[in-house]
Amino acid sequence: MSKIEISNFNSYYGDFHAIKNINMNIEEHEVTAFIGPSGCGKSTLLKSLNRMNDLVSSFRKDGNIYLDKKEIFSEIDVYDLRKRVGMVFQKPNPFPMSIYDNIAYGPRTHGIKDKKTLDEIVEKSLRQAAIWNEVKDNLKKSALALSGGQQQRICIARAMAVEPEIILLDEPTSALDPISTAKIEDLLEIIKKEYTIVIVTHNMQQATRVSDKTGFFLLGELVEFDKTEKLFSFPSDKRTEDYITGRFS
Ligand SMILES: Nc1ncnc2c1ncn2[C@@H]1O[C@H](COP(=O)(O)OP(=O)(O)OP(=O)(O)O)[C@@H](O)[C@H]1O
Repeated sequence: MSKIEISNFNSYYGDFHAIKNINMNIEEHEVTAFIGPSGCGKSTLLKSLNRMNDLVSSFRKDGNIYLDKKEIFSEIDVYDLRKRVGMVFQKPNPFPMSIYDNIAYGPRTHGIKDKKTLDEIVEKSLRQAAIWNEVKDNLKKSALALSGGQQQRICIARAMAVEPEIILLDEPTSALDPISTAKIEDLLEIIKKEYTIVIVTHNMQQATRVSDKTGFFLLGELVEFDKTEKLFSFPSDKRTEDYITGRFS
């Protein structure tokens, strides 16, 4: 079953038509990658999935996005939507507080106060994000004192702590070294069993390594969307072929 259905979706910043008539289904427990040159609208579409663009005053949209068949702009409360659809950004952005408090922040906001329950959530989330062993003896330490790669896994743990159904990742490894990148890529493979993941990446090798399906975007249009293996081995569209072979100008 498709977890998300994007239907005739357009978006605009003022007069600028950033996303053009996108139709796309995102399947549950899969990793879907968005690739394409800078400015082609990948992040705009990603952020539309949890309505982060609502915060931009010039943003407008038409068309629909459905989550489990419910329309996200008209049938789901935005607060509930953001609880169900978590997001991790390009630059690790832990809050200036302890590792523990970073992870407990979301659950506390949702009313969980019991220390034992919070302890369990913190441990489970840090384990899922494959960083528990590195931080378990220092949970009171500031998250800002960790390395970039560790901070990004803290941000992934923080997103998972409120048990979302979908995790959106906007170029999550572009600021990280190869070892941290590999850790996050391994992590995606494990967590997709429980979550549905959408990732924007500039790194085509990364898309081939982590994703089940890939969408190639150009100038706001979805040029091609297919199984990752197929899209990278036998692209149907000449523009996709030019892009993935580096002949794009
Ligand atoms: N808040 C905004 N206000 C006005 N224009 C915007 C805004 N955000 C994005 N845009 C424009 O919309 C277009 C798509 O931007 P978007 O960030 O979605 O592209 P992208 O494919 O994710 O690019 P990149 O790979 O560089 O992150 C760009 O032309 C960009 O300048």
